[in-house]
This record gives sequence, C-alpha cells and structure tokens, in this order.
Amino acid sequence: VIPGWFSEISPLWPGEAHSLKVEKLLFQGKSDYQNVLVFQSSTYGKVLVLDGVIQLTERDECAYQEMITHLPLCSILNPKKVLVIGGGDGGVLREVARHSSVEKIDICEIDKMVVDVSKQFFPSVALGFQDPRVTLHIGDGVAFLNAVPKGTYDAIIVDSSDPIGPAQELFEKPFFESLAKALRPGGVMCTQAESIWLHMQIIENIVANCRQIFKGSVNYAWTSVPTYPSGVIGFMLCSTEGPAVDFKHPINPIDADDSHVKTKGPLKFYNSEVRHCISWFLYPTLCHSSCF
Ligand SMILES: NCCCCCc1nc2ccccc2[nH]1
Repeated sequence: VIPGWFSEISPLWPGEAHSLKVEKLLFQGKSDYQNVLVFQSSTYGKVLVLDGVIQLTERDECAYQEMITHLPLCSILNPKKVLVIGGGDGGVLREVARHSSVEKIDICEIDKMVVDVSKQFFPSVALGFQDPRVTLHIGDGVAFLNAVPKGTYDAIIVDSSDPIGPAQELFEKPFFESLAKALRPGGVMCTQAESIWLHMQIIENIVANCRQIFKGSVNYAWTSVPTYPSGVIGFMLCSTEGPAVDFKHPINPIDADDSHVKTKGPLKFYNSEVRHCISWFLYPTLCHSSCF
C-alpha cells in the first residue's frame, strides 16, 4: 500500500487495482453490514467506499446514475411508479425525479449508514431524497420485493454493490423472478451488471436467467466509468413482455421536457441522441457493441 493512496483490491478483480490519491480521510465507520469509508481524492472529488470497493466518486457518478436510470425510464411511456433497490447514495433517486410523469418512488436500501453518510458528504447526490415523491425503506431488497403485490411497478432499478457481501443475493435467479413479478406487464427493470472485461461468467449467468424470466426484451448495455474496475460497468435491461425495446430511439426522451434542469441541474452524460453502449448477445458471448 502506497502512503497517501487508496487502492481498490478485491478478489472480484484479481491482479489489478485502481488507485486514487488521497487528500484527506473524511469518514470511517462499520455498519451492521459493511465497512464505510469516505475520503477526499486529489482529482475525483469525494469518494464513497464500501468494504474496500469504490461505489461512487463526485467526478464520474453522473455516467453511472444517468445511464442506469434513463435507459429504462426513457424506454417506456409515462412511467408512474418506480422502485429503486440499493442506491442508498440517492443518485438514482435524483435521476428518477427528473421524470415529470413519475408519481411515486420507493427505495429499499439495506444499510442506513450509507444513506446518512451520503447525505452528510455527498449533498449533490443525496439531494434525490428531498423529492416529495420518495419513500425510503431501510431493509433487505429481497424481502421487500417478496412483500410487494404482483404488477406494482412500471420500472425497477437495482443499484447494487458487487455480489460479495450484502448484495450477493441480488444477482441470483430467485431475485430476478421476484423482479418480474413486481413489474406490471410491459414493465422494465435495469440492474447493475458488472464488467464485460472482468465478469463474463457472472454476466452470462444473469443473461441466461433473464432470458428465461423476461419475455419482452433482454439487453445488456455498458458505459464508461473510470473509477469502476476495468473502467466500464454494465446493465441488464429487461422488459417482462411486449415489443423489443429500442434503447437507441427512446420513446420517452428525457430532453423533451427540461423542467427538471431547474432543480436537479443539467444532465452531464446521458442524452437521447447519442447511441448508448448497447451490446447484443450471440450465445455464448458478446457479439458486438455499437456505441457512440
Ligand atoms: N465495482 C462496481 C460497484 C458498482 C457500485 C454501484 C453502486 N454505488 C452505490 C452507492 C451507494 C449505494 C449503492 C451503490 N451501488
């Protein structure tokens, strides 16, 4: 370990470690579920780390939060009821709240310390909690989903950490089945789906499960986030039934109504024109990706 530097070492990416220069340690704690660390980096703003894994930095969080939110919400007309699993930093809430059609936003985050730390150190991200449509549930996302009536939500976003620790069961088949049950017919889900450079085995298992469970479209998209391992992170984008969702030509473009800019600030990454990094699957691996 180099003094003054944080290195992200994990068995999930053996033999490599992204490092960030540390200016100042801001918070260190242990919640009921994980170690929580916040530091001021030299060039990426403040950084949130859970069990040694980078979850967000002020400089590049926009790429992840905007893509995981607007890819699904811009693919269906008139989303009204949205559920966020995880995402205790509030960034996905901030992005969901940009959609004026949304009437209700539920969020289920297992670790209250993540919410409290985000509100204290990441106000530009945690501002999502201030929206009156938001209801915060502190608890296990699996239990929450199993208690939700069938067909409740138009969209569900799973902003999870990695499948080591509290988020492990959010990558397993029963959880995807409960996602499909909680969605209305034609509803869409979007989940954090790791790196095509590091986790193809995990991704192939998720795609195989989603192909059995989601009878609409099953897509894998990815984007560039410099402070996530290998510099990319992906998303599973699935609909329960209905016509293939064309994520390249969103039927509910967010730029159509820019009233959100006044309260949330401008979008920094996503827009409807740019072709997103969406890769199709030809069994057994990615065939090609078309982006930008
Ligand atoms: N190694 C990639 C990790 C991706 C993490 C995405 C993420 N960032 C978060 C911040 C707070 C709570 C849950 C979160 N989930």
